Amino acid sequence: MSSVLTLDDVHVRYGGAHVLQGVSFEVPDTGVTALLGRNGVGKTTTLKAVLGLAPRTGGIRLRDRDITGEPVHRVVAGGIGYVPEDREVFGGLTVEENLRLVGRTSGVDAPIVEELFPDLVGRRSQRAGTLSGGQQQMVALARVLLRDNDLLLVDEPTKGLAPKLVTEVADVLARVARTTPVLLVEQNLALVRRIADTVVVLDAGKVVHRGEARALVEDPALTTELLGVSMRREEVA
Ligand SMILES: Nc1ncnc2c1ncn2[C@@H]1O[C@H](COP(=O)(O)OP(=O)(O)OP(=O)(O)O)[C@@H](O)[C@H]1O
Repeated sequence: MSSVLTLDDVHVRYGGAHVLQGVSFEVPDTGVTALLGRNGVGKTTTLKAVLGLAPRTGGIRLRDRDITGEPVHRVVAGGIGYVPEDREVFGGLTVEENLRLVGRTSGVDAPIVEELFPDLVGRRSQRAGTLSGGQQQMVALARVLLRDNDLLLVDEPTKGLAPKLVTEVADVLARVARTTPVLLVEQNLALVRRIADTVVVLDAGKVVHRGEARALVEDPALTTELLGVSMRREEVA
């Protein structure tokens, strides 16, 4: 299987802190790849290194293009969509205005918004700051999906969401991943099991495990060893 993204011995240093210490892995060009690990191991920093938002060395390739030295605007224009952890919708703007910020003429009327986010269509004039956390997450996802992307980087999209909304976000990501590969930072192992194909686990700035998502998530001893948690028995069924 070919790869959409390749990281080869990537390092990030913030002053004296050596946060990524030679991270290497590949993201297949189909499906969801979940980037896992305990708090503070470098997951968000890995996404930021790919985007050029963190000072990085090593090799980063988007398909055949070396993007290691590229500034963030060129990386994004070159085909990487990013949904950051804190969602970053503009609270004072309406749903429609948030979607039009990507510079396209279409907003909530775009077919992809109507198909994946029907709830947003009826809320086009509502200020984004008054939406629920899950609805704001949908706006953040929709905004990125209005562009053509070769790869999506999505950072903890279900953080703080109620279980029903976690399921809705998971369904949207699974549908998106049918056409665009997704590199997903996620702590919810039940969700990882449901939508991820491949997993990469970081610990202390290094890759400590790569493999099939189900094989990891359904192995309580391994998830406890690598992540410090395991799925509850009823979630595995
Ligand atoms: N701008 C920065 N300057 C200094 N240190 C930083 C900076 N950004 C991140 N770090 C440190 O790098 C380490 C990795 O942070 P990162 O946010 O990548 O972790 P994470 O795996 O995404 O954690 P979490 O699951 O808690 O979100 C942490 O120790 C963090 O304090």
